[in-house]
Amino acid sequence: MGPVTKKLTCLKDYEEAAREILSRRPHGPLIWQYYSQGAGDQRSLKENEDAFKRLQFLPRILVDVSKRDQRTTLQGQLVPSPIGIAPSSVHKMAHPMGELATVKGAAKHGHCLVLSTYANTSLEDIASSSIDCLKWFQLYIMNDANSNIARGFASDLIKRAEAAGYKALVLTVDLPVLGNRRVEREGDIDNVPLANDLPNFAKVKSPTLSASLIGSEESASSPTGLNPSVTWDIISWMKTITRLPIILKGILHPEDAKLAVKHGASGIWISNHGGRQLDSLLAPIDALPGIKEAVKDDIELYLDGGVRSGSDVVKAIALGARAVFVGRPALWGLICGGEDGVANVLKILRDEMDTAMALLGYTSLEEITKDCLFRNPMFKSNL
Ligand SMILES: Cc1cc2nc3c(=O)[nH]c(=O)nc-3n(C[C@H](O)[C@H](O)[C@H](O)COP(=O)(O)O)c2cc1C
Ligand SMILES: CCCCCCC(=O)C(=O)O
Repeated sequence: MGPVTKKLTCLKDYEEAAREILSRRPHGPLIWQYYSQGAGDQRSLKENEDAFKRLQFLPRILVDVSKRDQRTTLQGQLVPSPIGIAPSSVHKMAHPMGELATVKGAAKHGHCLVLSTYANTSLEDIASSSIDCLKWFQLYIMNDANSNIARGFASDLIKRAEAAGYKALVLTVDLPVLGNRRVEREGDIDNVPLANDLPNFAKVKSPTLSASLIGSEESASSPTGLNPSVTWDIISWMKTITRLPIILKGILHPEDAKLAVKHGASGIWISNHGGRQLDSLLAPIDALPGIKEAVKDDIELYLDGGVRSGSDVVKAIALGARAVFVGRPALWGLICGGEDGVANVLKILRDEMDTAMALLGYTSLEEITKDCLFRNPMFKSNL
């Protein structure tokens, strides 16, 4: 890993530096492609950021903003900031310390971290590291060898996460099959060392990152890829196993948001999986107003996808999100500087958010409403 000489002051700096660092490492360009890619023609990937750029602020002045506070609660747990780290796979391809460095970076200021099923570090190793921050565990529902839901595997993972002290389960619901992505479709990613070192699969043989496409001949007890037959019933089944709040990640449609409430989910995570699933999906920030309108204050709403500045965080809060999560920016921090890089990416976002709040006339998250967003009469808007 080469040293970063330029001072990195915004997330774009981190993105460029991360790309540069990886370009000089063995397998680096392929790793970069895996992390940065979107599905298909990458339209949603671009749209996620563009949709934030289209929103403009309309500020209030002469408000006493000498004291500002970003604290909030997530599922009843106090966090110092509404910015968390979204689950992403295989962090040891970014940095030798992998997810351990990511969680340390998050914990420096107490940000929420969501650990992926497809992490390179076991959920127990992250939990027992005595690193103090709010931790949630992300779950995929897998196939068994007979193409049924691998319930034994899911239930084992859920019990392990609960026993280890995770405070919520994030069930990813936007990946019944893998999106149209080049590096997995061509199987290239499986050649990168550590890509398939997936200790959360513990006793069972883990599927590869491209397993859902290639198929597998594992024994009946082993998960062999994602199960595409999962429906809303899965929530009541999970509730027979765990008392942890269940958050559904990957909702975009207001009717699905209503169904999430009806089926007893505790949180809705608005996401198009960072543009990695179906290309041309709308941006999460554009889905947020319709979902807020549909569910009002009945459930906590989270959002990810294209959050690249503290102003983006304020825009999401203004439209009704309780918190936002970043995926790729945490990976850029990890590549550039391990735990310090992750911590600094989060600090940049916090500082930018703090400035945006001051310049808009806000002192706390409760005060932020869509009044700070400009509705341009030239364009139709669903704000
Ligand atoms: C390299 C990579 C791996 C990911 N792995 C997972 C995963 O294991 N589980 C999951 O629910 N989402 C996964 N995601 C999606 C993220 O949780 C998140 O939805 C997305 O990255 C947000 O967009 P952003 O990268 O623009 O912040 C992954 C995203 C990336 C970029
Ligand atoms: C077989 C599915 C692997 C998905 C692992 C990580 C992920 O969600 C991603 O977007 O990549």
